[in-house]
Order: sequence, then C-alpha cells, then structure tokens
Amino acid sequence: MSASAEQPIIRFERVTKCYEDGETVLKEVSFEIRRGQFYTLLGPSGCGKTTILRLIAGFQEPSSGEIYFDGKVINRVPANERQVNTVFQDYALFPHLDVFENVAFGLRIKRMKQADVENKVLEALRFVNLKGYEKRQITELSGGQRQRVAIARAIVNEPQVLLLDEPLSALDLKLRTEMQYELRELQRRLGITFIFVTHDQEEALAMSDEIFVMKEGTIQQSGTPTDIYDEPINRFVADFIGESNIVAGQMVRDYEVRFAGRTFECVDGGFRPDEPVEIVIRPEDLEITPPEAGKLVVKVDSQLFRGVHYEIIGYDDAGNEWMVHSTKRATVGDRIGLGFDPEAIHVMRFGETEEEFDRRLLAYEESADER
Ligand SMILES: Nc1ncnc2c1ncn2[C@@H]1O[C@H](COP(=O)(O)OP(=O)(O)OP(=O)(O)O)[C@@H](O)[C@H]1O
Repeated sequence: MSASAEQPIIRFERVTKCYEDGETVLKEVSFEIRRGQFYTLLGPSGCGKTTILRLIAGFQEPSSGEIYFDGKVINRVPANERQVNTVFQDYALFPHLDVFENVAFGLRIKRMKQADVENKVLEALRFVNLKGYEKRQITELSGGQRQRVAIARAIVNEPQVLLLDEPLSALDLKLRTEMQYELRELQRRLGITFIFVTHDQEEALAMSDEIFVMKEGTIQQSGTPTDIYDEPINRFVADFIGESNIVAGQMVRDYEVRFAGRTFECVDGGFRPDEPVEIVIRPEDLEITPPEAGKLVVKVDSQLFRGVHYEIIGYDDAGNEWMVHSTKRATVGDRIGLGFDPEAIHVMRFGETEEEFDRRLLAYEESADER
C-alpha cells in the first residue's frame, strides 16, 4: 500500500468551533477518517454533527485547531476548491430545472463541454437508478427519487468525500430502510468516503463501518457498530445505542463486580478495588430461568409482545428495573430468575469518555508491567 493510501483522507486535530454568540459547539475534537469507508456521526440534536460537516465542506472555519485533507491543512481553503460534496437534508434541488439540469448544474458552472456533461450526468443517473428520468420535473418525483437526484448531483463532481446531512429523515419508514440499503451499496460501488449524519441509532448501526457517538460538542466514543454496541464506554453511549439495563454497582476486585445485592464474575479489569461503577446488560443477553436457578430474581411488572420477542420489565429486590427480551412468555406478578454469562456484564466507569478510558487503560497496563 502506498503512503498516501494509508494516510487518513481527513484529520481533525483539536478542532474547536465557537459561534459569534460565544457558544462553543465543538470542543477540541480530534479524529481520523480513512479512505473508502462509511462513517456516521451520531448524536442528539444540537451536539455538533452538522457543524463538523460544515467545517469539512468549507462553509465554516474552525475557531482553533487544524483540519487536514490528504495530509495538508485546509482550514482556509474555500469550499469550491475542496474535493467534497454535500447532500443536504432538504436536498436543495432547483424546482425550475428538470432532473438532467439539476445534476448538470455543477458541471455547467465548471464550463464543461456539452458532450462530457451528457456522459457524466447520464452515468450519475444510472448509478442512482434514475436512467430515463432526465426530462422529469422535480415536482413530479417521489421523496426517494428526489433523494437520488440530490445524490447524483453530488457524485457527478467525482468528490473524494461525500457528506450526507440526515438525508433520509424526510422519508417514511419503509422507503428509509430501502434507501439505507441503496446508500450503503452505492458507497461500496463508488468506493469513496461517505460521512453520514443521523440521530437514529438503528440507521447508524445498520450502515456504518465506523460510528462517532457525539454529545455536547465532544466525541464520546468511536468504533465499529459492534464495538460500540458491545462495549459502550459510558452510560450516555449505552443509553443512546440500543436498549440497555444500566444499574449502579461496585468493583470488588478485577473480574468481580457487585450489583443488585450480589457479587458476580465478570470479564472487566483495570478498576480500583471498591470503585463505584455502572453495569450494562443488554435485554437480549438475559435469559429467563426458574427463580432458584437465576443469578437474579425479579418480579414481573409488565410484558409487551414485540413480534420476534416479548419485552418483559421486572424489578429485583433492590429496586433495579430489568428489561428482558425473550421468546418465552412470563406472567405479570410472577417471580422469575434471570440468567446471564459473565461476558454479558459490561462494566463502565461513571461518565468516562474514550480519551479518559484510554488513559486509564494505559496506566493500568503500565502498572501491570511494573508488577
Ligand atoms: N450559525 C450558527 N450560529 C450560532 N449557533 C449555531 C449556528 N449553527 C449552529 N449553532 C448551534 O450549534 C450547536 C450545534 O449545532 P449543529 O447543527 O452542529 O448540531 P446537530 O448535531 O447537527 O443538530 P441537529 O441534529 O439538530 O441538526 C447548536 O446548539 C446550534 O444551536
């Protein structure tokens, strides 16, 4: 592999963004984006996702820190000189132009020859399955088709990076799911980097090679969907990604944790003895057993049929709530046992971010070396 192929295509180095009103919406954010991958920025409204896209696109400048593209600082490079295109939430199509002219717009500005414009526009429309729609007006298209025109208009410029700001949020659920497959497939065929913004965790898990989970202008955790689902770094991430049982606990020593009034074997280390922690167990990792065989015993409070499983809510004697996803039914009011493997227990430090976690792990490994 050549050096440039290994180099991240985009790198943020301690990037901070304050708006004129003094609000700091990104706080020393650092990350790397590798070539040809599908990235998702995931987080609640207002956490700074769109601001990151605007900084990459060149619509805004950072207040401090460096943005690199292909190894060069681009903080002050104008938007039209960057090899980046954006698909906006509302698509921003021109209603008075037909499909062909919408897609051709950027090429006409570049004064490309008519024959080349035609070739490129038709190729882009083929890519998004809209061949034959060239003469249609935008108003005569469905939401999904408009979405595809917006993508064709962006990829016709052959960007190295495509930024997509909540592009599926205007679509109904069925079309949204279809477009998730289409977008993922399109990214693979084009082989360019996609940076996708959403606040929908299922969408992020389904589509991404890598997810950045954001909160209040910081990246809480980055990783593959499975990393983030299985090993959430803190309560915020665990809560935001999927359904979780989160209860307070205390480390006894490495690989032994106490919660709900009992001590359990676990697979996490690197904590101080007696350190207060939070425990995550996913509802699908809990198994219903007879009460005497359970690691925990809960009283069933409610039950809902969810199609593939029952969602059962119960309370243990310490008052903790437990959600269970089970193909077995339970009876409201009964006491049932809950079984789980040591691997199903995920131990987190209170409110720890990824950087704090890395520092703790390093210190732990160094102290283990000394021992
Ligand atoms: N031009 C601006 N001037 C001042 N404040 C702004 C400006 N643009 C955004 N903000 C503020 O910056 C914060 C982050 O906004 P941003 O649009 O990046 O969030 P987001 O995560 O994309 O949210 P959403 O999911 O709602 O689009 C918000 O508090 C927002 O009010």
